[in-house]
Amino acid sequence: MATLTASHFVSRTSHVNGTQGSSGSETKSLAQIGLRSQRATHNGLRRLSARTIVGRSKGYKSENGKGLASGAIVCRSGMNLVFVGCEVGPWSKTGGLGDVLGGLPPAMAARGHRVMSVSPRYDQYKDAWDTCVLVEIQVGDRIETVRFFHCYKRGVDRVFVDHPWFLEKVWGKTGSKIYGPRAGVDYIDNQMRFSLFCQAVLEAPRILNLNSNKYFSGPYGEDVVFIANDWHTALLPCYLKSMYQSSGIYRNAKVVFCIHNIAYQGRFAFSDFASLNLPDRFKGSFDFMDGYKKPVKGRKINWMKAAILESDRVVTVSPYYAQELVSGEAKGVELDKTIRKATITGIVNGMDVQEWNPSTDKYVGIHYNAATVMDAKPLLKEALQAEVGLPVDRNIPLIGFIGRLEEQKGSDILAAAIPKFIDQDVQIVVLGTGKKAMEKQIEQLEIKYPNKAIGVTKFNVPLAHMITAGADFMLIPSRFEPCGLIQLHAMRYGTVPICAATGGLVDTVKEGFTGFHMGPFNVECDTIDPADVDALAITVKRAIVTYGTAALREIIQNCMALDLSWKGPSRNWEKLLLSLGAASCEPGIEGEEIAPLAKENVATP
Ligand SMILES: Nc1ncnc2c1ncn2[C@@H]1O[C@H](COP(=O)(O)OP(=O)(O)O[C@H]2O[C@H](CO)[C@@H](O)[C@H](O)[C@H]2O)[C@@H](O)[C@H]1O
Ligand SMILES: OC[C@H]1O[C@H](O[C@H]2[C@H](O)[C@@H](O)[C@@H](O[C@H]3[C@H](O)[C@@H](O)[C@@H](O)O[C@@H]3CO)O[C@@H]2CO)[C@H](O)[C@@H](O)[C@@H]1O
Repeated sequence: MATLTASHFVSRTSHVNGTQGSSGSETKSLAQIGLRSQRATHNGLRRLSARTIVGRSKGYKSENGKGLASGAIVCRSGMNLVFVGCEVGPWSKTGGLGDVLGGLPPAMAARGHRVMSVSPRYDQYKDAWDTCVLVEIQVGDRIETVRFFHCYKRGVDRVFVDHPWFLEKVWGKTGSKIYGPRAGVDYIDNQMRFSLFCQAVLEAPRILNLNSNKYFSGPYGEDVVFIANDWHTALLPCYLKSMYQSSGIYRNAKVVFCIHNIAYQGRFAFSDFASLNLPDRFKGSFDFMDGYKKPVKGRKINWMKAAILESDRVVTVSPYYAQELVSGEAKGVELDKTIRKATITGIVNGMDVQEWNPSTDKYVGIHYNAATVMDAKPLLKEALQAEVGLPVDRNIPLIGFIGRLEEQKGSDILAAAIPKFIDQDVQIVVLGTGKKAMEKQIEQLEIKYPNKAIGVTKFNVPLAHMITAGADFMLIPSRFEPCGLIQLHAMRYGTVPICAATGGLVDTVKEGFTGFHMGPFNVECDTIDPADVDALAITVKRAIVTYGTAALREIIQNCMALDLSWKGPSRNWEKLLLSLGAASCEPGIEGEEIAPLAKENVATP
């Protein structure tokens, strides 16, 4: 039987200007990097708007006590990687972005690279300590001071940018308030928040003297590759050029911009460009015209457009989504032409196989593997039914849905399709949070279809695990899905995906082999296409018919045999990063997904 591994899911979509150079860079020791960086930092300060005002010159020692004495620099091959994102699981997460920032960096560290992630500090994380390094940053016409917190987990320096614009807004609850007070509503100062964040990130590798393990010490220096994720980090390549490289700092640094969701681009009034403190020469990269009235009519700035044009490389989270993005206006959400000017590579995501492991899962009562799945599932299903209040019946096929309640995920299509198949012997559990109207629709399910369907509108990680383990099928009726993690989690638990044929769902789920496909859906978000409703109902019926058959048992085995870990994707990421030709870049090592070094400290915030 052919076994797919996550590493198979990579392809490169090349367009104008696309190059695939090899590294060809000379090997430099960390000592060289460290010395050069300190000199550059010193020279650069006067010219920069960001200014270190307090720092520990002797070297900040991480809380695990394993830091080296200041000055000791141990060389190890590999790259200096800085992952940048507004969510980083498990510290902060509203969805898949947090999962990726949580899982990919440790996998790159396991390959021997020196890896940092930088994200905002939304809460008093009990495991992250104050480095006592402060930096002044100009945002608009204000000077703001940020502070860096740090911890070292699974081989990764986790850096958190501390400022009231993050901590005060999201205080005590990271779940849904990262971007706005509620789903669908943004904080009005988001541009200032993310401008501050991007500038702070650019300081971190130069000024934080991190001594987290015996392999690396001192600041990361300037020969780094930044991996910026989604529109919130779009200013990073711009500030890198305007504030640093123009002064000879970070001359060899590169930026990869990763698109997790083209639907969120950061479109704002054109006049806001002035508050970003960027030279006029960047205006063209931001300039954007659309037919929408929000947030203002007509000409706008588009943060994601600028990131695509100003970064060294653009990546997205699956090969098929990369193709969709350049296929036209509808799927490229009006950035298709811009992306065609760059080179975009699709690398499918991996999943956290430690958190999502049916043989150790702390949220489910019975542990199982491929050999015992058929015995465990009925019992886990009963536990799930009892938990959500459905009739307990181990013999009825049960379908799960987990996701943000936005048009993307198609929960509205599901709601419209339920009457077309609910007469079958089937139960449905829906878990999600998001737009109020969609939450209401989901809350109505148990009233409309008593004893058959139930909706839980909470962000509930234990229940997500219980559904993934206890359901027979996982429904993913997405209008578009850049990669999708739900189907990966499901397959690892022997829960068979029933999914729309879009994005990463095409790359990761094979019809009749590891799941059921409903075909592509209409990407128009303000309509429910009756053809999609029918396709959903028909495919659900087709899947239910296989329940209890040898055919389904084989599909379950196929799913559970897949290697969906970050191991394959991290190899693909490494190849891509090396091809940028950044200085001091060397291949990593083939090892376990989480190397022994990385295992020594696992996050439990
Ligand atoms: N109510 C709830 N309770 C508990 N857990 C919940 C939950 N709702 C969602 N989750 C969790 O959030 C994650 C969502 O993963 P998705 O792949 O659906 O990501 P999302 O669409 O947010 O992210 C975007 O980025 C990711 C990463 O690149 C892409 O996979 C994806 O296609 C793209 O849209 C899963 O871990 C899921 O269990
Ligand atoms: O991990 C989950 C997703 O998190 C990010 O998406 C957020 C997005 O970047 C934010 O801008 C905001 O989106 C709102 C949008 O700005 C607003 O105009 C309106 O359309 O409502 C949107 C939803 O509230 O919140 C998003 C999270 O809900 C990340 O960019 C995505 O890739 C992740 O899928």
